[in-house]
Amino acid sequence: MIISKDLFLLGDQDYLRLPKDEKRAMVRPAANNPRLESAPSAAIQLPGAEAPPRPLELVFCGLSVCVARRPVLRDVSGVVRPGELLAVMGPSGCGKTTLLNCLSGRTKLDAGWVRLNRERLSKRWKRRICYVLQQDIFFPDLTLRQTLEYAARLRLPDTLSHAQKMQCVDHIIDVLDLTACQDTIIGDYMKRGLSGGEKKRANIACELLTNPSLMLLDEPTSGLDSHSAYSLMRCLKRYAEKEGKTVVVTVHQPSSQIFHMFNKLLLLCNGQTAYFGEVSKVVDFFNNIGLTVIPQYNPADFILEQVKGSEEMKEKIIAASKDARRLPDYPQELLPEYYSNSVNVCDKYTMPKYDDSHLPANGNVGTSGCHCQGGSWTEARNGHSPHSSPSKTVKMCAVMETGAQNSVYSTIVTVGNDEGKLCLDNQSYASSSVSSSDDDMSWHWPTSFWTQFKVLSQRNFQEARPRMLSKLNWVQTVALGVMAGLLWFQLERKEEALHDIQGWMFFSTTYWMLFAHFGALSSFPPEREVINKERLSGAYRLSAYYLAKMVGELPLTITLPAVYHLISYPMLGFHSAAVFLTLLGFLLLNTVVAQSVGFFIGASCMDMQVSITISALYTLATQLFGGYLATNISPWLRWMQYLSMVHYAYQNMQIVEFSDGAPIECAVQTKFDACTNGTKHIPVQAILDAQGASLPLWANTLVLLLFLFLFRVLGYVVLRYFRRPK
Ligand SMILES: Nc1ncnc2c1ncn2[C@@H]1O[C@H](COP(=O)(O)OP(=O)(O)OP(=O)(O)O)[C@@H](O)[C@H]1O
Repeated sequence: MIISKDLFLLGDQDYLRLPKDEKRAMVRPAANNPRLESAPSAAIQLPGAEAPPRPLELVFCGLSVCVARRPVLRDVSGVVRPGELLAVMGPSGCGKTTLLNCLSGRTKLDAGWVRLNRERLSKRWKRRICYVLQQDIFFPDLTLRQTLEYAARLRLPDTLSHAQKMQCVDHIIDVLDLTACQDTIIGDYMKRGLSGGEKKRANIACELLTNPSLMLLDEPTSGLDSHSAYSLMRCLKRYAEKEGKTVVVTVHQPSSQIFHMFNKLLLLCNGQTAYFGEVSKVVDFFNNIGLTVIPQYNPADFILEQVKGSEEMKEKIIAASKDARRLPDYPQELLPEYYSNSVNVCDKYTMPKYDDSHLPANGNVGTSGCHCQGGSWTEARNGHSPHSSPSKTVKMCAVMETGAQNSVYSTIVTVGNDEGKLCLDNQSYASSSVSSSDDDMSWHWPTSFWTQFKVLSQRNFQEARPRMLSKLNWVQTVALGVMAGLLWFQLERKEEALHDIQGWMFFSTTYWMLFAHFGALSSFPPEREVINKERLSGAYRLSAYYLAKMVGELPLTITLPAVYHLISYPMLGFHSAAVFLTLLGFLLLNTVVAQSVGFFIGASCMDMQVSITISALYTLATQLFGGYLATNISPWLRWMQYLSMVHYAYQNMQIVEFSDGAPIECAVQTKFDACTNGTKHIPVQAILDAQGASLPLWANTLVLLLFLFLFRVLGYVVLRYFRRPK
């Protein structure tokens, strides 16, 4: 792994995810790698970081997308090579974001295809693409530095030490000029934090940490002043050029300076291509159709004005762009025959000056303007044993299409009698695999499950603490604890006070149920955005996040109910430490169950209004059937009590309080039959039976635990299978 002094060169993201043994096998001589040879002298070699980044060529052809039966993109094509910056421009609503969504694999195509280094876009690739969204999605309470540190700990491989990861964070902060605001919280519309431009750079910084080979940036300069926009684009330009990165940027109205930084331009108009080609040729293109750019005028402004013009003008430009596809300089990769199943290598790579000195005598791979180095060996393919499958002669060549910095690394395989055919081009000079059929199987997470769990637990705790233990929540808890204590102060153990003792128990369970349930419900939708973004970039496993969420938030979930109990219960009447602790246990269990239900509903419903309605219905029904508010429930409705989680916690609290605490004296005019036959104290079972269905303590506890387990599992299943990020 290299970190250059000018730019941020961490190891190849692809490399980071390879298994250790494959990494060791990947020692390539520098002579075979012109990029390494030309690496800036300022580059610093970090331990544990052997692999350089891998260039990616992006080709998309004939992309068409319909949304709600309306065509949003129609037959859009383009090529971006490593080291190039492609600008996607066009009026608002012309389909720029939709195009980036297609390129990142987030939007389903109705027609067309996207290839990275000749391979179709697969799940494996999708996770390797860096997509900087238009919206800045972060946890608002974390500082910029914390955000980057967690990103580094999650997305940089375990082979790097903590210190090395932090060194990368320092470097990124320095490069993107974020030092002054590194300890500022990200903030949101409620809390002031980073400025819009700083958030934009923070967004890019998070993605750059992994040193991706392909970057898609949706309006990275929007909201920035002209100087900041220029420095950001200059940074990206240098990044692309020096590191052979492939960068696609959507921009609205770039300044002339920024416009000329781009190598290529894809101009969209009504979802169709109005121009695709070199930026330097766009003025000629418009001149040729009779639209002459006024001298001293920003060409970006000029061409945008044209595609915002009359329908007739738009049609004219789109037609000219279609005609341009027949010109000889139109990229070959976009021609329909280019990617036919079998391409004759000699046709594609016929090279008068081809130097085949590295090839074996029978080498027949030539490249126009290419260098080819290769070898030939005998290999049993696809893991078949040489005994079970006849071995074949395989020849592999690394072909580098030259052209300034634009080197594309191809692996060409010729097999047996098919010599001269391009059978496979996995473009991976790092990969030792001949076959790419196991694309998705070769995916490896950057960090182990344990690292993900540990880091996510810490992040969850840190992120949720200000929210869950806010000053307002503390004030509310202490105030309620004191109020409940005063209201039910030192109640006598008599039948007359029974209803009040039960009132404290019922109030406590329902209050903390509502608190935890709605807390989980309201906090999840914004969190889901961050999680989806991170899941899409392949940062961690959902299971690690889910487990970490439960563990990380647990101390916070139970703190406030415990404080409330500590204040109010002794005021009610303290019997013994055992009763105090057992009651606390059931109060906390009930709170955690309620949180699970809230999380499940929050994860299932995309619409906040729907989730609030469902939650209100459920929590109110739970209270009504809890056993305190309604005691004469009709037999045909009594089964509803078994669905009320409060009912179980409330019942258990009564069992503990009335069995282990001092017994309740019968009143003179008692309503309990058990008291009429001379008994002085009301039996616990009689108290419970008066409230409808009752189960023993262990059964109530078991049901609560089942509730907990069931809703936690359901929440996971929903996120895993029904609410997957797209
Ligand atoms: N999910 C959707 N449902 C309905 N219409 C959609 C959806 N997504 C995109 N569109 C429509 O598709 C068109 C292209 O949208 P897109 O966001 O790609 O445009 P854009 O060029 O990025 O716009 P802007 O520059 O304003 O961000 C718009 O007319 C938009 O209304």
